[in-house]
Amino acid sequence: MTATVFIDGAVGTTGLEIRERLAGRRDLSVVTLPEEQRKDADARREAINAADVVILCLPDDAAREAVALIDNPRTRVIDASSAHRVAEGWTYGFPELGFDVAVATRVTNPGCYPTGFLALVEPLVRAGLLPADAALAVHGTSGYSGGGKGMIAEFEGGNSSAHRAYALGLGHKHVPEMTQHAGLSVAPIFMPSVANIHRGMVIEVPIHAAQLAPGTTADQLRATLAETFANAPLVRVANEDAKLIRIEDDAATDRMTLHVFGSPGGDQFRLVATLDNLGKGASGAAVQNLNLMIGADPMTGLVT
Ligand SMILES: NC(=O)C1=CN([C@@H]2O[C@H](COP(=O)(O)OP(=O)(O)OC[C@H]3O[C@@H](n4cnc5c(N)ncnc54)[C@H](OP(=O)(O)O)[C@@H]3O)[C@@H](O)[C@H]2O)C=CC1
Ligand SMILES: CC(=O)N[C@@H](CCC(=O)OP(=O)(O)O)C(=O)O
Repeated sequence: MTATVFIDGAVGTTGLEIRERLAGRRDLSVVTLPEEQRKDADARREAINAADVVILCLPDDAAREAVALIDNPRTRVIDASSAHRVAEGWTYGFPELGFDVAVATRVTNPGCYPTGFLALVEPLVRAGLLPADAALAVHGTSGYSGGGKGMIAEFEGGNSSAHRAYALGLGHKHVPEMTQHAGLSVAPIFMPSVANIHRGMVIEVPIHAAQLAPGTTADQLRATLAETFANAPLVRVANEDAKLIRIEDDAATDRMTLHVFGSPGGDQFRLVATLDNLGKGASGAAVQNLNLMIGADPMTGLVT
């Protein structure tokens, strides 16, 4: 059976990448609106309600508005925005962490930075190696496409910087989903930055041994991550022979790589994730969730 998929926001950065991944899929009928109708509420209502699955690639307010346009019980939603990431009734779209995306009607794709943070931290909390009240910090660097069309125009229009830190007021919108879905009771200090590169991400979490269950080793942390993601084709846990980690490592793919480094004395650990903000951080994750929801081969359309 052919599933009808409407991409709302199909000419934006995330929407375009989803279209590319779905091009050529014979099991789908992909619907987008023409330029003159793409922001027309009536045209959007009609397309949304005719779809089996609608993928929202919109700013938060427009995503909430799109959900309010649904007037039938059949249409299922994948929301790429941050509008519903901790909302009641929504399933967090991170199937590798046990969220049951296949049966969900409302799926909220994780934020790009939370994807790396949660992959590194949630399994350790769940395994009892990291207590729920651990006070963590997380540093992330993203390619500038992470800021959508506006930031791409800014960086490519000459108003760029090799590397800039932002969210200096410590109130970034990704903090609530990082806290809630990691099972933490203390919000992590989040330090995001943008590099002058189109795509790619490096996300780092430093941990002192004193924050972990007594005697925890790097091998134990790595083994816990490896076990969590053993059946996850998009997530790889590296055997630590890496001497350098580059923002390009998983750029232009839907993969994510997790690293665990430990100091020689075992007193400090450095957890690192690389991914693509538009891959596992957005469009790749949306296609992965779509495949689960419609019962397609889980890897179809993904870039590995
Ligand atoms: N870029 C990334 O790496 C990631 C993005 N996301 C999230 O995905 C969502 C989309 O982001 P992104 O693609 O980067 O953003 P873009 O700004 O590149 O694209 C958003 C698109 O939505 C369109 N749009 C805005 N308002 C409406 C409306 N009312 N009706 C219909 N279309 C509308 C815009 O139109 P116009 O072209 O006219 O501006 C634009 O084409 C955001 O919520 C973002 O936070 C999530 C993870 C990573
Ligand atoms: C570099 C950059 O600006 N990145 C975006 C996050 C991109 C992302 O994950 O998007 P949503 O959570 O908005 O869906 C930011 O920090 O706001």
